[in-house]
Amino acid sequence: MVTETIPVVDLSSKNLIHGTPTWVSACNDVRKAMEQHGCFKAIFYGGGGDSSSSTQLHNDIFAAAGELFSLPTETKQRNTSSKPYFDYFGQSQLFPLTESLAVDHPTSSLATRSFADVMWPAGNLSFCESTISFSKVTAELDQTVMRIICESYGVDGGHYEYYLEAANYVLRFYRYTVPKTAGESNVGLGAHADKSMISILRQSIRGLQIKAPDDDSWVEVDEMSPSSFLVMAGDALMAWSNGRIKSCRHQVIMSEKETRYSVGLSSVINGVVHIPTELGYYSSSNDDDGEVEEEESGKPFRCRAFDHFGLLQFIRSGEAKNYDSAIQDYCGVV
Ligand SMILES: O=C(O)CCC(=O)C(=O)O
Ligand SMILES: [Fe+2]
Repeated sequence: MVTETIPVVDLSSKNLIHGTPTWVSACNDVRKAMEQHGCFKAIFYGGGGDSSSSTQLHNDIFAAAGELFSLPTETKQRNTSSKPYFDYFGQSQLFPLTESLAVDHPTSSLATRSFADVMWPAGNLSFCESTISFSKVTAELDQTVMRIICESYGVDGGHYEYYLEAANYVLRFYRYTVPKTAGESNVGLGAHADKSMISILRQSIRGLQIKAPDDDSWVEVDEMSPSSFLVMAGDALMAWSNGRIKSCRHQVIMSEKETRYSVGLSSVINGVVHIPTELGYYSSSNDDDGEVEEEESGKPFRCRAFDHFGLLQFIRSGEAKNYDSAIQDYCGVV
């Protein structure tokens, strides 16, 4: 384990106004962090928020998580969805310490209420309020990051507009218990990169580790302040950026003797992930139309536009030969 630090970018400034020098330097910092590490820690309060409101959000969301996981397993298993990976995970032989539930559209009061009504037949107003408030701040951060990324690559503004329209957010709650015996594995989640565009995480105690960019070591994400979020690039964003941004490989190792909770908001495009034409070209050998594009962007495309839920379904159904390279199998340009 190395103690290499994860970049920190302050996006909380009241001066973070589009086009100002603060904005331009945030653009540079975010892009550099995403290209080199696939992640960064964002300091962010949300519009109108401050450090006391973020402490409140932090306490409330983990209180909500505690309440959710204290429900009987049969109740939690009622968290089903027609969308792949938007449902209950638990009782896994591979990761027995781990349990997780997903709230689809967690910034919407209607959708969050319908999740809560399944868990608590009489409803649970405080759970809904905490989930919606936390998700709204996190989604605002997600959109700020995507806007910064689009601008910093100089891609057509339509890509950002499309993201605002098409991003389907899902909020996942996780609980990891402590291994019962010294011999039991302490792996909460094995090494993986998310298949989302962006995932934003908050943890109650340490446990999350990030793969160092240039070697095989892991960097521990230390305890986070209530105003900091870990922003990670998913495989879909890697494809979107034509490989400029690396998706963030991460794992969870239960090193503390205490139950760990985490909450993560991920974005999945409801429809096609369009790869900006500014970020590459299809060479004559891989272009269906036989057209040779301008080569000014210098990088042949590695993926074609793809349906994001189609990719998730491809993995869930077992069609993908290998989880890690699924995106290449699904829409890669050979
Ligand atoms: O619990 C965590 O910190 C990580 C969760 C995770 O990897 C995920 O949501 O994909
Ligand atoms: Fe993950």
